[in-house]
Amino acid sequence: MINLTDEKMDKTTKKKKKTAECCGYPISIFFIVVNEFCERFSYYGMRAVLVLYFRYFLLWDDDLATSIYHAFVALCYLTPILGAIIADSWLGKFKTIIYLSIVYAIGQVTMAISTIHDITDANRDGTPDNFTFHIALSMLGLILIALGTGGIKPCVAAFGGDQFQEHQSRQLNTFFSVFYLCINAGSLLSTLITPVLRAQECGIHTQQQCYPLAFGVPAVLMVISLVVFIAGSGMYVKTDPEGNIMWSVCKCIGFAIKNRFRHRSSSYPKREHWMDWANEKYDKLLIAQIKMVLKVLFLYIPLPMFWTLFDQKGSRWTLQATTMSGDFGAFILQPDQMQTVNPILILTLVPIMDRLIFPLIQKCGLNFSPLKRMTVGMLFAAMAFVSAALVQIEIDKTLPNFPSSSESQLKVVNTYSTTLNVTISPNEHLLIESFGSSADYVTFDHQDITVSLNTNPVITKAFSLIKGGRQTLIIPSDPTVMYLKEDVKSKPREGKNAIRFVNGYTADLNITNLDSIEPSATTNYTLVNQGKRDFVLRHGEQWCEFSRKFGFGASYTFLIPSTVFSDDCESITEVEDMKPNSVHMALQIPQYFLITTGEVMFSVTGLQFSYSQAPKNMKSVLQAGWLCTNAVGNIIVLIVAELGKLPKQWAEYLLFASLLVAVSIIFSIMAYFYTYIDPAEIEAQVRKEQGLEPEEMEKETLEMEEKDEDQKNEQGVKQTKI
Ligand SMILES: C[C@H](N)C(=O)N[C@@H](CCCCN)C(=O)O
Repeated sequence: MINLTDEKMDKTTKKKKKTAECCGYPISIFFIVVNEFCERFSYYGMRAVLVLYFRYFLLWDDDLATSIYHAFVALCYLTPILGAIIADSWLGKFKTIIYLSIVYAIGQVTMAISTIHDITDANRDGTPDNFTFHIALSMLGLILIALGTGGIKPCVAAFGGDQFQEHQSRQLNTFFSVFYLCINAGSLLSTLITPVLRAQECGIHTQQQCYPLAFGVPAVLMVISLVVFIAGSGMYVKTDPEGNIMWSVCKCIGFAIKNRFRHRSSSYPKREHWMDWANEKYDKLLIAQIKMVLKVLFLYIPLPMFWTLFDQKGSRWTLQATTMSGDFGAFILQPDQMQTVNPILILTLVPIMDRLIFPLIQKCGLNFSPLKRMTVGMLFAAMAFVSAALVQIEIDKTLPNFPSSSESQLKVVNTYSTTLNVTISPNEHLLIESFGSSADYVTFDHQDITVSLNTNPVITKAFSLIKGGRQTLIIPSDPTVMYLKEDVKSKPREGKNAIRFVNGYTADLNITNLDSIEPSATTNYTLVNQGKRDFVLRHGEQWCEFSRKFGFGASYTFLIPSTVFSDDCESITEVEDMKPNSVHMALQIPQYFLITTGEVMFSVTGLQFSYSQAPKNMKSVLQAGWLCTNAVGNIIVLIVAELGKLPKQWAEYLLFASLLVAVSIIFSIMAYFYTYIDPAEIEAQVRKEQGLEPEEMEKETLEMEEKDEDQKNEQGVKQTKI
């Protein structure tokens, strides 16, 4: 009984509780922003290496890896609804954050364990023997992570907002910007660090890419995030959950619809709002609160389109970067590192916007309301995609002319001792020097060809080409055994270079990191990174070394002559199968700048707007609704990627840009009719109309809670009696 009274005292005095302040800000928010920094480091760090883990550890193909990745992101933005329900109707935000963070940390640890190949690598060949085990464990880890990260997401932002008193509205706005900066600082550091950790080698039996470290560090950060949050425990303003609010909302909406349907005849007088049909049974305050939430949720309908474009930074834009050159002189940027431009720009743009641009616009007497900012944000994102389309057109000009699905392409490489006249039926004549190749690929719209060489006697051989493929006809020192070798028909992944060797030497050769090659044979392609690479060729005691400097995304065939050891590798010839990328990655900076400006206007503002327009007891619900727009956006990416295969990538970018412009026009019309509200004022007004002063209202709630408590106690007694 004493405890109950204490609790009640706490509840009634809570509103007046003054939190410790520093420079006008509650000190407790320090713990919240540090917690957010660590959590976002954990999330983005894990996400940065996830696709590569799917692709190169679980050995999934590109399509499956991309689909599971986007499905995971979508799940992360669907679970906020669950988190909001738990917080608002059961545990309260504080406890929800703690419990779900524990789930999250367990998920990260599970994920890190699933990446230890040694667990199932019984034959010690460096690859796991039991993929099912690793897949099952990593999927379990990802589900727990999605539950954790999504579940706490609406609560942390809203819990931060709860720390502010009414007179701190200016500080509250700054808090949301600082909050966003912390998200991006975490994201920036982790996307720079975890790929480096992954590139390390580690293992018990064999040394492999160090995924356990790349996933382990985010797991540690998640534990730190939890510890920091708990450390601030004594300082927080903790608002209690207001009962099963979601259930009450659903029942109230259901009743309003049913009641409206029952009274559909024109003889019943119309009501101002369809929710007013719940008046007969439900509290006016609840109805007023639902109206506020529905108004905002309605406004959210067009928003997923923004995220559809925004989240393609991680997929389409990164793929675009793999066809570009990342040589910045002082440093080399990998295609997936280009994404770090976004958080870097956020860290620069948020202060500039907050301190300079928005105040300047205000000084000019322009009303740049939150919804106007969001519309402009959408237009910026659309412009970013126009910029991406222009870059794509430039890239397309430099890309090889790959065969269509009905065509075949052929190149000829001559390692015979003299120049050859090669005739490919019916009318293709090529003159190819010894240790040279045809200038480019010849395209055929049929697959069956006959090749004749002007040797003495003439050698003729029939071949069947691969439909939609690129091949090289290798003419070795004995031309009678000429053969076809399949070539790469797309840019090598991750901006790497595909290289292979044709052995024109008279005996087996060993080349660094490659299996031994027989005379006249051609190796399969090996991928090498950009930069200077050294190769050592060896046959018995003889050896020589040769070096080549590689750019990005090229493909070469190296022809090794019989004189290779006598001239110290000098005579090795290089045939360029595919030119290196020539469009510079710096050209992507404008599109990153535009999308990030759009993000500042749209996302930071949307976060503040969702908090400010929500009634006190439904703040997490609206945050969850806001995050849900993101989930839908990712689902749209999945659908478009699967269904809408446009032949040209630049056309797809323009399609997305046009769709977003259309959606932003619709949104601006909806925003025009939206009137900003002060939820607290509306609630006070409704209470007044009901003849209740705020204090009385609180008392009434307490009395109801006390009754509930007594009933529960009585039931407990009855149950123990039974
Ligand atoms: C890192 C990125 N710039 C960012 O700020 N992300 C925010 C908003 C996410 C919404 C889109 N996926 C975050 O909370 O992670």
